[in-house]
Amino acid sequence: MIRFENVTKVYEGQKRPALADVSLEIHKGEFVFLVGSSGSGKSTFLKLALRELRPSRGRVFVAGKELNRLSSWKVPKLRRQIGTVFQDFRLLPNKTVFENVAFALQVIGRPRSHIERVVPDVLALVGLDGKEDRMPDELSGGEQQRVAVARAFVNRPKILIADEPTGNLDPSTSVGIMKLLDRINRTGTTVIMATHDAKIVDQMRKRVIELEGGRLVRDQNRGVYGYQG
Ligand SMILES: Nc1ncnc2c1ncn2[C@@H]1O[C@H](COP(=O)(O)OP(=O)(O)OP(=O)(O)O)[C@@H](O)[C@H]1O
Repeated sequence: MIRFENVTKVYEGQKRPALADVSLEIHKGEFVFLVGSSGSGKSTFLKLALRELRPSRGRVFVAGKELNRLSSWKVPKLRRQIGTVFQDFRLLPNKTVFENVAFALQVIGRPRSHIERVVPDVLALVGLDGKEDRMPDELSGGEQQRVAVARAFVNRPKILIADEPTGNLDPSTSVGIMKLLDRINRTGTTVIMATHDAKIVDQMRKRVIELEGGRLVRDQNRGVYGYQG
């Protein structure tokens, strides 16, 4: 589903690579935690997978396509296959819960009949039924993140990328979001989540990929946050 072949990324004006010679493969349906200290290259990795950045060297493949060879007009089609969730939710503040999720479908030209059918389903899936008409500032942080997950998943993407999705949430709210991501993963969606949340990584025992100074230093099945032997 995602393959990095000897990928190096050096930002303009920087000497040290943010990502250095990283090779790895993530298969369909996997759940992967991306860990590493601040500045280790996690966001850079995710941005390369979204083609928000291009590698300085090496090749990135997503859903069978080499991203560097993908023409710009095909990038929106690629991004449609990848849902994204961020630490800061990124909801549209002037739209209701329903409209925030519906908007993701409007921009890709889905008809109103389809939108009116699937948005309530996905809001029920994330546990927000009854809150369709609330504005984002009338929701708790955990509820706002549920809206963001609903928006990312409403189009049933092949891949869900989550960059520190629990970074602004308290531990019990975080567990709820993780249950949701786990449920989405069980539908066959590949989930890649960058996190600093050791407790969550240790509880879930999924594949753990660790970066350090841009290098891949660990790739462990059923892993934990901090490596022990
Ligand atoms: N646009 C940029 N221009 C120059 N350097 C950058 C840019 N973005 C990131 N970097 C550098 O690249 C390295 C990797 O950053 P990245 O954001 O990928 O790390 P991260 O692991 O996601 O960190 P965090 O956990 O703090 O989000 C860091 O040294 C950072 O300073």
